[in-house]
Amino acid sequence: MSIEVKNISKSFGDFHALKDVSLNVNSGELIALLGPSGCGKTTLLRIIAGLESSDSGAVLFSGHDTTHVHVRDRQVGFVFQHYALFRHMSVFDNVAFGLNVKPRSERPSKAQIKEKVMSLLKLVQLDWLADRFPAQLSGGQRQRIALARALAVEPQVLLLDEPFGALDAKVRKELRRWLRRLHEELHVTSIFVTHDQEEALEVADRVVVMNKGRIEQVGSPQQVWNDPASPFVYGFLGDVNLFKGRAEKGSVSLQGFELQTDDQNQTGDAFAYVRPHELDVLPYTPGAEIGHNGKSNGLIARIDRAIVVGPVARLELLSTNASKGADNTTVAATLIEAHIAADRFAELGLREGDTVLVTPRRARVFVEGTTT
Ligand SMILES: Nc1ncnc2c1ncn2[C@@H]1O[C@H](COP(=O)(O)OP(=O)(O)OP(=O)(O)O)[C@@H](O)[C@H]1O
Repeated sequence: MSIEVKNISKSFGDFHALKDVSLNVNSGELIALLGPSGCGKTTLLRIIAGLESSDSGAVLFSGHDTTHVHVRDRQVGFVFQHYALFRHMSVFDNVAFGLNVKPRSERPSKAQIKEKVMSLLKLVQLDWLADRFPAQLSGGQRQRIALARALAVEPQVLLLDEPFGALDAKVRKELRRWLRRLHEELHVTSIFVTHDQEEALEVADRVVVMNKGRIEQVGSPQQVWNDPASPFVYGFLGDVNLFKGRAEKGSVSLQGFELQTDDQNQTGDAFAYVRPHELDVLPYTPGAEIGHNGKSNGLIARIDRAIVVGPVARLELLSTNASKGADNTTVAATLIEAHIAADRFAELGLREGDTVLVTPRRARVFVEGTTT
């Protein structure tokens, strides 16, 4: 079942929780709604489910407007972070619940229900727990049972709201891999809410990045990671260094160094985003920062802290370039984060306190709302 969200707006009193949101979800796709707390992810999910009404706009399932379709009739399965299982029912009865409460005319026979429940429990790899009660399960097992229960009624759409939010990091990681494999087997159109970027990038076919009630970008994990559409997406997906400065005729003067842009016509305040692993770090020799054009193409910095654990050396650097900010005021020493291979760090013989030259291999520059 495909889902089309058309121009949805929703306010709670004076607060605009969703502002003209449109989104298409293809049949069989797994989509992640990703964004900071309060950006409207859950509200959008609840509107798609029919648990909440929108002020304007429409939600279409396979081209049919659902505005007047009751939540019960939408064929939607839910898994929520705190969607507790029925405590007084065994695992088997919890999964069977949706089938047992169907009207008599639609209800499968006892034998069919048993077969279905056991096959779902096998699917979530917990058939050996059928006789247990929820209190006797781990948090991760409970969420897998909640998913089996949601799937029992063969939903056309599966909505998951931070389903692994309450679990510890290791269990979350296992469960998201497991969810991905399960999705590949079942291909139920699914929307997954999370504020964890790693989770979204690992699990989803496409990621919808939301901010303040709007969609900032929709794309594959690779697209949103490699080519963020806005400064917000850049900052939200992973660690990033921000350098402020001015763009003038294709040249961007940042805090102590220069970058060229493709567009010769851009002039204005500029913001350059560079990920920690996109910075080269070399021991500093005076003059090394001056490029062929006579301008500085790197930052001189001091290694304030070096955290070398495993294969990566995470360096906290303090820039010492004389620098001017976008508003022409002098900027205090900037903290820069650089990640280089631990082997390379050892090979260069670097230590805390050393002066280094930092050059961006890749930078994304935004000029006053336009990009280069
Ligand atoms: N019933 C309500 N009444 C008033 N305000 C609400 C209501 N439901 C949500 N909001 C507000 O709307 C905004 C969006 O809430 P929503 O739950 O959709 O955010 P979210 O992105 O899912 O956040 P989180 O990750 O924290 O769950 C929040 O500022 C929230 O306080």
